[in-house]
Amino acid sequence: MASIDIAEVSKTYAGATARSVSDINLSVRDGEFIVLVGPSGCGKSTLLRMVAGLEDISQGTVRIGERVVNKVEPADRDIAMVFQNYALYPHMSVRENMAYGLRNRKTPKAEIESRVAEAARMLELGPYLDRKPRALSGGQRQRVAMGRAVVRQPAAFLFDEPLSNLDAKLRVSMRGEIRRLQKRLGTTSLYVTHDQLEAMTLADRLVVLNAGQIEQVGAPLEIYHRPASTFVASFIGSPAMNLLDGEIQGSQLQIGSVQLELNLNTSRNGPVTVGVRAEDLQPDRLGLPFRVDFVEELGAQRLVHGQVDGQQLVLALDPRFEISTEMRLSVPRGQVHLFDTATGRRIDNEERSDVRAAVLA
Ligand SMILES: Nc1ncnc2c1ncn2[C@@H]1O[C@H](COP(=O)(O)OP(=O)(O)OP(=O)(O)O)[C@@H](O)[C@H]1O
Repeated sequence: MASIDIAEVSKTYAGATARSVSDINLSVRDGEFIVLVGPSGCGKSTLLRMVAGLEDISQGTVRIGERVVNKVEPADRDIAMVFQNYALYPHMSVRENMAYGLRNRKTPKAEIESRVAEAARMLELGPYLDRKPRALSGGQRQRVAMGRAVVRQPAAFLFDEPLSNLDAKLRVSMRGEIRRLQKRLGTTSLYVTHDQLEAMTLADRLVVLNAGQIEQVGAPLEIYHRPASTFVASFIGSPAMNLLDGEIQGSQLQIGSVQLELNLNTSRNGPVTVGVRAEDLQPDRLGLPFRVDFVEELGAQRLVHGQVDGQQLVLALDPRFEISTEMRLSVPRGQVHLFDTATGRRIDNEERSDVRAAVLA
């Protein structure tokens, strides 16, 4: 096992004018599970591939353990990669696929056999060891790809969207298997996905990337509860955080024609972006007037779409709750997020004492 240290790392592809990844600093602790998450094109695969040695590092340093690996061949980095397309050899059996990397490294035969048997047991692949990959389901193939990484006993696992070819149900169960396996083995892991739910459920810490740069690093719930920017607020959490245009005037917050007393304790005046999670809003007869447009029934939850003074808002309610076309909503203490409208950055709400909304006018 080992830590991974990424210092001041940037990537400019040959012929490109802009950087795909810019000044990344990230330390993955020994045994930690880090998930890189962000929209398509934000640079997550590029960063992972630089750690793996599949892309040159344009600037900066990558260390695996104590060793700088910038110039070290992928095969000599003591890492194992799991890809979305499994990358299995079609003409080899499951057993041979799993043993291949060890055989190449001249590992003694008895050692190979015991490691393959152990991985097959952990991943419940015992009955399939003599089959070819084409005779396996997608989920089984992905487990073989995992098994191949596990038998190597590497310093770190690198995962590049390993579950994106699987159907939704299988993704959920494989996600659990990956987490269980990683906990059991304690192997340092760097995992790339664009799926925020997968990221939330797998990560010890999440790294949210946007346009080649880190927007925020933190434990999933830390990021959920205190998003550092409107970008993070709208990317992490389902449904995405409601973002409304507002204006601070003294201790009050104006949203359209609605004025709220928030006991704001800030010297800031002027436009702000107001963030509220759908699940934090509560019906309250003294709250914001809310006009319902339509309702989505999700079984465990009911998503109510509507408008507050012409601005769209989603409310998540218990399905037993009665809905009328005109409602009023409030937000409990501490759950109004404020962001700078120009930069999208969070305005620290430590400075506010009480945020229970009450409509004044
Ligand atoms: N070989 C390449 N040559 C030039 N530009 C590239 C190359 N590979 C990726 N890029 C560019 O670098 C940026 C980051 O790409 P990258 O594949 O790392 O993003 P990503 O976040 O993994 O996206 P996705 O989820 O779609 O795979 C993109 O703008 C992409 O077009």
